[in-house]
Amino acid sequence: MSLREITAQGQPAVELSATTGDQVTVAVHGGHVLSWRSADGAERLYLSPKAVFDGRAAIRGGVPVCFPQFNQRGPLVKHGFARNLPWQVIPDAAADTVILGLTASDETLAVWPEHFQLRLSVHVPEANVLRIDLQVRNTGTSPWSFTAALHSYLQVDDLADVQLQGLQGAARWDAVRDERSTEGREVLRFGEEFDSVYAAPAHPLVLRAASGELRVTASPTCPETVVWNPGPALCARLADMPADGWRHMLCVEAAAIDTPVELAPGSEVGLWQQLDARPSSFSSTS
Ligand SMILES: O=P(O)(O)OC[C@H]1O[C@H](O)[C@H](O)[C@@H](O)[C@@H]1O
Repeated sequence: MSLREITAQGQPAVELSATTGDQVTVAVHGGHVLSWRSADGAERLYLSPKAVFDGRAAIRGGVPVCFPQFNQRGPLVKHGFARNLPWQVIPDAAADTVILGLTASDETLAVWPEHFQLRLSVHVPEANVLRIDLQVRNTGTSPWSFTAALHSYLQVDDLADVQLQGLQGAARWDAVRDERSTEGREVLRFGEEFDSVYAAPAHPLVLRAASGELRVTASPTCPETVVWNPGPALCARLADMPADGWRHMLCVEAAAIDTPVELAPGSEVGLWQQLDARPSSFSSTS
């Protein structure tokens, strides 16, 4: 494998060329995975061509790390500050892995008075598989709690051809309509604004498209799955998305939202999401 410090859109980033043939780019800003080109040559993550790379704004696309607050469910900036700050590349990563870290600073303590350490490990365990692990540690002397998400923007050729399978029977909060229900559909299709928080099922979700399938798995420490697509109307209002950007992405997010995660001093918890793009290994019954 090789790890190279590069400049991506004028900002510092690290590029991992894994022994598997997969290539991953992670921006230092936000500890933000920008690209995963799987060994089979396909780009698996959507990055908006209008994303802002100014070292301050959250980057539109890739895998934003939302911490210590999801969305606007608290007093902090939307989705927390972690995606708006420079992280540090941590050397001596294991094989086929990039690790970045973020710790409390005067800037974070000014808005959130807790001492924390984040370690984001981006790992290619085998060809066409990406695993993103966020370790959260309480380095302070009193307990605190947080909410978080790995807000992955999955790249799709055409959203009209995409189905998401695996949420049937899951409790759903539809954030667009503010309605609670149980998901009745075996497969979800998209086209209008879609923003829902689901109770995460114990099995993987499968994103099916004409070009192949992507299996999405999350840690049990992520009890919610958020599915988001802005649809055409909201997309038109997002300055950092092209008008047709919504057609080329679907966010499937591993999240801990409804019950904030409590961390005692000195303790830590890991949240992960794994993306598995091995279409040949899937069978219709799996
Ligand atoms: O525009 P952002 O701040 O990146 O948020 C993008 C989206 O993130 C999540 O998916 C939320 O469920 C949505 O409500 C939100 O619109």
